[in-house]
Amino acid sequence: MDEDLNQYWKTVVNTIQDGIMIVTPDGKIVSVNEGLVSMTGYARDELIGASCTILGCSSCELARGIPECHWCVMFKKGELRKQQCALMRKDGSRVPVVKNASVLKDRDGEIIGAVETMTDISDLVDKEQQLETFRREISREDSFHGIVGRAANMQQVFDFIDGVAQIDSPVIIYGESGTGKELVAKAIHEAGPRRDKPFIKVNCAALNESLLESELFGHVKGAYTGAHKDRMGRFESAGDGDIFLDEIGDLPASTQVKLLRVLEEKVIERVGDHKSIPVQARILTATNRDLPDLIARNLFRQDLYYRINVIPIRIPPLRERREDIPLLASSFFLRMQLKSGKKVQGISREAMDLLLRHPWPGNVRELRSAFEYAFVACKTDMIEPRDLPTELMSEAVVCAPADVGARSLDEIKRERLVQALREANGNQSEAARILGISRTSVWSQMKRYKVGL
Ligand SMILES: Nc1ncnc2c1ncn2[C@@H]1O[C@H](COP(=O)(O)OP(=O)(O)OP(=O)(O)O)[C@@H](O)[C@H]1O
Repeated sequence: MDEDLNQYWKTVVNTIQDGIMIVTPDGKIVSVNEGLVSMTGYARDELIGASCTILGCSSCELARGIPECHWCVMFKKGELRKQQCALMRKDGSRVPVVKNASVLKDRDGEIIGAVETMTDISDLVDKEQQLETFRREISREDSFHGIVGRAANMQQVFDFIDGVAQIDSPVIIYGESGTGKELVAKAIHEAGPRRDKPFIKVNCAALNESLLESELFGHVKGAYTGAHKDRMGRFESAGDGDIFLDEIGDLPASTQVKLLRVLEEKVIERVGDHKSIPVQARILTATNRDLPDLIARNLFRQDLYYRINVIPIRIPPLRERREDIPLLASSFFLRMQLKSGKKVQGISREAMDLLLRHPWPGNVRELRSAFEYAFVACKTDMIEPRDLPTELMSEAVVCAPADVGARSLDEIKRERLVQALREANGNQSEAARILGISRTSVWSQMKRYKVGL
């Protein structure tokens, strides 16, 4: 029976993936399991009889470097718990491990050796390194008042902001939706002498004409039905700070006239009142519309255009600064990791490839949303292509550079399909839901990729 048990234990010890070894009190290896052999690349015979220093353990070497230290900390203390260190493989490469060890004593309490276990933590370290890289990337000088960007055309925007922040002239920020116009407006405020004064934002597209006027200029009691008391407008609230008029291209015609007067005379009147109130705020505006085109179509006043278009800043769309995609991705990844509390550790290479290929019509906002989506969809510890919004997958084919063959994309799509079907236990409607496509598309993809048919 004892012999049987002994045999079972051998099997158990050799089945365990961790490395296990037994050493004598002077550090000679007397027994090792299969796990240690495959972890270190040494043959069993090379290890048995050798000194444990053959494993080149980083923490042991460190301890031995201290003059009055015992040759082995573990033998001195009697045990070792969760010691993180690196072993040297036979081929000279390093493998990060967590070590645990205990001395073995005979019946008389005499130390006769020690048993040591080593868990390979390479995967964990790889992921931690990716996170660390993300952190380092973001903390570098690649962000300006929260605007992430390393591309030359963004660095020019940052330089320009620094300059215009110091002067009082009206600034207009042009850029497609989601390029960060509001962030730029805030940066202008924060980089200039008005930083401790108010920053007031008004979205000119969000309100109808009369509400907008009352919002901008305020009103007096009884100015219109529902005006129960005097109300200060946003120009007054901005005081000597900055007022940011977003979507200025959508300003209704009558409000355009009133705003023009404010800019010319530097005074406002509350709705229903004739008292002039001086305006001290600097005016920042932004639009994603083509103002000259609106002027040509009589939808925007040319005189107002000249007043607000004093210092124009153009923010490039994301497709014109593709080199910033990894940086922005890292930034949103870290933000989402913090916000969601999920233990997602990184972005797979395939997922990053898709991010790099997508044309991003919704610009940085779309990229941010892609990460919000991915953190909900991700069920493992890495963001994979299947976790990204479906548009990234479909447009990837259209935007794939010539040197990226359709095959690799097909492979990714196939993998995504298989994964979704697996998660859905083969249910095609559920797989369609996971992928965000129709059930017929799932069926035709199954046919195309010869999956489960
Ligand atoms: N360069 C950037 N770095 C970090 N975050 C950014 C950057 N650009 C945009 N964002 C983020 O993307 C989102 C959209 O940005 P923002 O609202 O400033 O865009 P916008 O150009 O004003 O859009 P819209 O024209 O639709 O109002 C915000 O969450 C913003 O924080």
